[in-house]
Parts: sequence; structure tokens; C-alpha cells
Amino acid sequence: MPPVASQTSQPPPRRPAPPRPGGGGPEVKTQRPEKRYTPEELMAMMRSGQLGTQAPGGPGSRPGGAPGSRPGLSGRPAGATGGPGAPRPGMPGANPLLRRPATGAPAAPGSAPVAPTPEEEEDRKGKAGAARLGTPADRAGRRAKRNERATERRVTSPMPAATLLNETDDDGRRSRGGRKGSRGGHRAAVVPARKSHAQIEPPINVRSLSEAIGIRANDLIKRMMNSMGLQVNINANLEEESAVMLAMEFGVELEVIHERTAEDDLLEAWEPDEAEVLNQVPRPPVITILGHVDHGKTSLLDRIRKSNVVSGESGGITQHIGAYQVEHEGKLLTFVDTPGHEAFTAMRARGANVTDIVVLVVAADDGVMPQTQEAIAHAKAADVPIVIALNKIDLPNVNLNKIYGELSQQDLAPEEYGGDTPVVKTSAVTGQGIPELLEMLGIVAELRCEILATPSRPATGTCLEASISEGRGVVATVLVQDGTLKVGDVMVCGDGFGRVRALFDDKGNSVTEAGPSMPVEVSGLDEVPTAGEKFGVVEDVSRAREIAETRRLRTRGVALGERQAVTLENLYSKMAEQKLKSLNLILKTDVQGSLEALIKELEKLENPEVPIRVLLKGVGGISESDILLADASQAIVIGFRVAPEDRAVTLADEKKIDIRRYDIIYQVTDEIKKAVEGLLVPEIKEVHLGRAVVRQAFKISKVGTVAGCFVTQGSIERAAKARIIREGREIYKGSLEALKRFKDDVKEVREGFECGIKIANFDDLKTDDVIEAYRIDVIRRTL
Ligand SMILES: Nc1nc2c(ncn2[C@@H]2O[C@H](COP(=O)(O)OP(=O)(O)OP(=O)(O)O)[C@@H](O)[C@H]2O)c(=O)[nH]1
Repeated sequence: MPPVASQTSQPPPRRPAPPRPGGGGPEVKTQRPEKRYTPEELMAMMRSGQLGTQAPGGPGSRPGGAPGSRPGLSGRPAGATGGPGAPRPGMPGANPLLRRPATGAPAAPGSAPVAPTPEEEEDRKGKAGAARLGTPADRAGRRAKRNERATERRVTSPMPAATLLNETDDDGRRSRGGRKGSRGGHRAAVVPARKSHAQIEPPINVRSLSEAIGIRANDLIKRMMNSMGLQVNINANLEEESAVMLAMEFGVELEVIHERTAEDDLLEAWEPDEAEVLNQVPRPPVITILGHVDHGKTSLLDRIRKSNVVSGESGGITQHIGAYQVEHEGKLLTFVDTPGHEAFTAMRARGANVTDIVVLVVAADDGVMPQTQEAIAHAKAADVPIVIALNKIDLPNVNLNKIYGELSQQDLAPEEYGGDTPVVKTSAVTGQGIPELLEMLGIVAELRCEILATPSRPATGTCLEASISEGRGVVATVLVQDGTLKVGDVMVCGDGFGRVRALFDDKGNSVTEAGPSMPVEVSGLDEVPTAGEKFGVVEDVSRAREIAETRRLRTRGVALGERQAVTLENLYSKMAEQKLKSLNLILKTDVQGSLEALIKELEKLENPEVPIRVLLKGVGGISESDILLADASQAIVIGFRVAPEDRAVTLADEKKIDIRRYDIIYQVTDEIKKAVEGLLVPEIKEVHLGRAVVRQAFKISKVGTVAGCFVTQGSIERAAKARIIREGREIYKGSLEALKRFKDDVKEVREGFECGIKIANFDDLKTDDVIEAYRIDVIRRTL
């Protein structure tokens, strides 16, 4: 489990450290400016000469350069120099940010385009502005519309003034008809600039996201409506991943910052570190017995227990604790003593996957029955290998061919039939086949090389059952899954915590410790945990109390109805939240023909990125067991011309499982197609924009390094991401913080022009560095 609530496989970094390539490259120092400078401040610096008054040999000057001279131009591309109209790079002391090209003369053929003078720029802007203004009637019409919109916002918007003003620069100018480059100091203080990188702390809603990334809330809402089909208001909560993706669609890299909690530390400590992984050794496999009613699950479990108790202590079992270990040829096997897929799946629904191998009991006189199919679906949904115990083999008239055929139809072709499913013929009555079954389980465990644990680490595991016992307080049977649990350890289990007072094994013997895969009864917890809850050992009681108290608060929150299961509508956000990588379906139809037709249609929607997993398919009504499976596997139940049973409806209501009922096949595929399209992870494409070479770098106190650059290819955009290349190696990756032409902030500078560039959080720009600009496009895909 990741240590943060984001459900991502990795906790998001606190604050990304700038990459330091290879160790051997030049040291890259980055620093966050004390204050993000405004274009006005930057210009003031430039005007006051701070940008152009480098001391001889100071930052930006090149070794060997004349004092005060401009750095050399070796990086300047051919064709960029010369020509009367070209920028004049060699002027001593010139500042490329302020420098203007000579005017009046036409550009020589092949020379760089001539950058306009400020006067020309003003002139051009004036004309463009006039063209935009249109006739007086046009202007009046626009004014009326503006007023109307403003009134509407005043009346209906719950947004505070600051949020209403929370517009991107462009939007703000448009909606107010303001002048480009307006120096309205007041407004500049309120409107957050669109950012290329932003941080946010959960919980995230549209308002806080808008404020964090500098994009108008309305634009976010519109985008959610258009691209995700979500209708939300400004206070709508957003899943972290949805917020990150939404921000990305506006070109903003959003980092979700989590406050670290004791729970995070605990979850992190539960994951073995590298050294612990190296010390892993095989542990006994944990086995669960599933199968159809009356096929002999309990009899088989009893038989195994009686004939193979650890150390041959036959009859020594005095206590039933929900799981037990048997020994076969010197190797231990752990059996979970709650047969039936309901218990197995209920456990999974709580996030506990304790089982390594499933024994599927099939009565030889009966064959594959409805609950056998369900059990297969549950085992497959849990991704657990299946060993078949063909039980009641002692009975006469067993038709092996029929049963093997039925198993093959369930994708469980027996090894005897050339398949890869082990089948062991057993009899719980005579004991026939029990040693062979245990041996087979040992072999499967060995082949499943992930059945490992590190006995030396603090214990983690799962509660199998718990109750309050008179005189002993809370008594819980836990299965140690990793590490070793010892008397005296402080443990947290579910909402409870406490110091382990005593441990008893499956035969009721007091033990001082329990290693991996050992079921053990624990006393000492202060609250009764629920079966399926994880436990872990923590360093001290105060830490344990802190975690338990937070969990109790959270439990109360969950009890208030926070839990939300997967539906076709929320599939998209659920995927983000829970790392769902497949659309899990349970299909129930009226007749076999509809089932086949439906599966055929669904196959057409197959996509390697979003596999559609049909966990269970069958003919007949939607049962309680289907709902349980849906709950445990985050699946959606599709009923085609069938109804759910009453108990299934109640359970689905309780678990908030999405049951979809249809009469026409295309309706099913249509809705699923839409949901799957929502699930498709958008394609992230990097689009190269252009390159600029640094001609001179200027260090400005409290601002950082601003570089005078020349665009050698393509164009540089203000919203671009940037890579800094030095001597052919990428030394930094980030984004632009400012892009200027003369005194103006600009959105784009084309090839052949000079510009001033400030890279966000990077102040090590040097002459001849190449700034490569690129954009990240998020492409939402359809099937
Ligand atoms: N002949 C024969 N009978 C068996 C065998 N295994 C179980 N039985 C009988 O089958 C019946 C059902 O056995 P259980 O062990 O209760 O079956 P189950 O699968 O646990 O049943 P539920 O708990 O109701 O799901 C009992 O009467 C058993 O005696 C076997 O190998 N051979």
C-alpha cells in the first residue's frame, strides 16, 4: 500500500528536486526566488540597468571576454548575423533584452527577420486594437453583454470576489476589454497568473484548484462538462488524479502535497524495504477451500486437519481458531478454516487477500454446479491459482469425462486433458488422495515464487476473526503474513490497538511468537477488529493510539455514507482514485444465446489499456453472491433481461453496487463504450516547439537568472515547458516563468528574434546553453 491517500503506487514527492544528471555533469543549483517577480518589476530592473551592468568577469561574461563586453556568439547559428536589419549582437555592453535592431533598412535576404521597434509595436497594437473595437454599435452591444454577465455573476455566483477575478490574463483582458499590458496594479495583485507548475493540498475542490493553478473556475467547470461529461459547481470535490489531469489539460503540472500522517508512516513501514526483500524466504502457502454446497468442503478440511496436524499431535486440537497449519513431508501448509466463497469474498471486499491457493472442491457424483462456477469466478477475480479436489471419488458411477469436460468449459482444463489445472481425486470419507492433495499444494506453492516473507521484520497480517471473551477481553485470530509477531509487541489492527499480552497457536498452546503464515490468537487489543482488517506492529503505544484514533474518526466518516462503489458514471474518477485498470463486469442473462451475443459485442470494445474483465457470466437472476463478488472486485453487474433477487437488491443497496439492467444489446455496449472511453488514459504527447540559445545570463537579486536569448529554430512560447541543454546534455527540465520582447511580456517569440527568458526555479543558465521549448498535449482518446 502506498503511504499516501492518493492511491498512487508512489507517494507524490514533497517537492520535486531538480534533476542532477549523471553526477559528473556541472553542478546545477536551483533556488526558488524569494518572490515571484512581476513583469513590471523585471522591467524596472532592466531599466535601472541591473540587467545590463554586469561587472567585468561577472556572471554571464565569458572567460577571455573583454571587460564589460557581451559574451561571445559562437553559439549563434549561421544566418542569424549580418545584414543591416539583423540584430546587432556584438555591441559592447549591450543587453540583449533591451537591445533593438537598427531600423529603417530592409532585411538582407537570408538574414534574420527584423524585430519591430517599440514604436512600431505600439503602432501595430493601436491598429489591432482599433480593428477589434469595431463600430460604436458593436461596442455598445458588447458593453451590454458584459454588464449582463457581470450582473448574472453577482446574483448567482457563490464565488467570492477574488475568485470572480480569478481569470487568466487573456480572459481577463477579453472580458473587460482592458488594454493589453495594462498596468492596473490593483488587478495585477488579484489575478493569479496561469502557472506551469502548481502545488495543492487535499481536499481539492474546483475553487481551490482554480486558485492553485490560476485558471478561471468557470473554465475548469466547462472543461469538465465538455471532456468528462461531469456537471459540477465550484464547490464540487475533485479526486486528486482528476485534478491533476484537469490541470494538465490546461498545461499546468499539478503536484498534490500530502501532510504526512502516522498512518502514512505505518503503511510505509508495512512495505518491506530493499534489504528486507533481499532477506525474504519461502513461507507456508495459505489455502482456502471453495466449492458448491454439500460437495464436501468441511469434511475435506476436517480430514486434512485430523490426518496431518503439526508434529503428528493427532487429537491435540483443542481449539478452533479459524485457521490451522498442517505438516506434510516436513513442509507447513496453512488452511483458512472458513470454507465458501462468501467468506473468502467478504474478506477480499475488505481489502484482504490472504489466500495464496484455492482448493476447489467438486463432488465427483455431481460435477460443476452453479456455486462451483461462482467459486471459480471468485478465485479468478482474486487472481489465485486453483487446485481441483475431485471429491467423493469413493462413490460408484463417477463419470470423469463429463466432469473434465465441464471443467474445461470453465477454462480449467485438467492436466490429464492436456490443460494446466491440477486435479486430485480425493475422498473425505476414506482419506484417499489427501496426501496427494497436500503434495500438489506444496508444488503449486513452490511454483508461485511470490509466496515469500521476511521473518525478521515486525509483523503485519490480517485479522481472520475476533470477539470479546469473558476474562480475556478482546481476542482476535490473526494470520501473520510477513514478519514475526511477539508477545509484548505493540500492534494496531483496524480501529483497535494494544500491547500483545498473550499468543496461542491453533492447538491452544501458548506461544511467544508467530512467524509468517502462522495463524495465532492474540489478546491485548482494546477494540474488536473486523475480519479482513490488516494489523501491523508499531514502535510504541503512543504512535499506535494516534493511528487508531485517526482511524476511528475515519470509520465514523465512512459510516456516514462516504463509501461509493464503482458505477458506469463514476468509473473514470474511480479509476483515478483506486487505480482501476480494468472494467470489471458480472454478466447475467436470460438465455445462453444472449450471453454469447453480449460477450461477442463486448469483445469488440477490447482495448489493451482498459481490459474488460468479465469476472462472472451466467444465465439466471442476479444473486447475492454476484453482488458480493462485485463488491470485492469493484465490478458492475449487468443484467440482460433478468431481474435481481430480493436479497441481492438489498445487498446491492447496502453496498451501493451498480446493477444495470438492459433489454437491448446495443444499449449495453453503448453505455460501456462511453465508460471505457472515459477510462482510457489520455495520450500524453510531447510537441517540440523550438530552440533558443542563451547569449548572456543576468543574475538579478531576488529575481534569479534572466537570460538574453536568440531563437534559433521554431518558436518559444510563454506557456512552454523547457529543457536546458548544456554541451549536448540535458541538465534541467522545467518551465518558463517569463518571456519578454523588449519591455513586454509576450506569448511567443519566433525564430530569428531575440528575447528574455526566465526559467522557473532555475538560476544556473549560462551563455551558450540551449533552451528547448516543448508543449505537452493531452489527447483524450475514443475507441
Ligand atoms: N461418500 C462421500 N461423502 C462425502 C465426502 N465428502 C463429504 N461427504 C458427504 O457429503 C455431505 C456434505 O459434506 P460437507 O463436508 O458438509 O459439505 P460442504 O461442502 O462443507 O457443505 P456446506 O457446508 O453445506 O456447503 C456430508 O454428508 C458428507 O459426509 C466424500 O468424499 N465421500
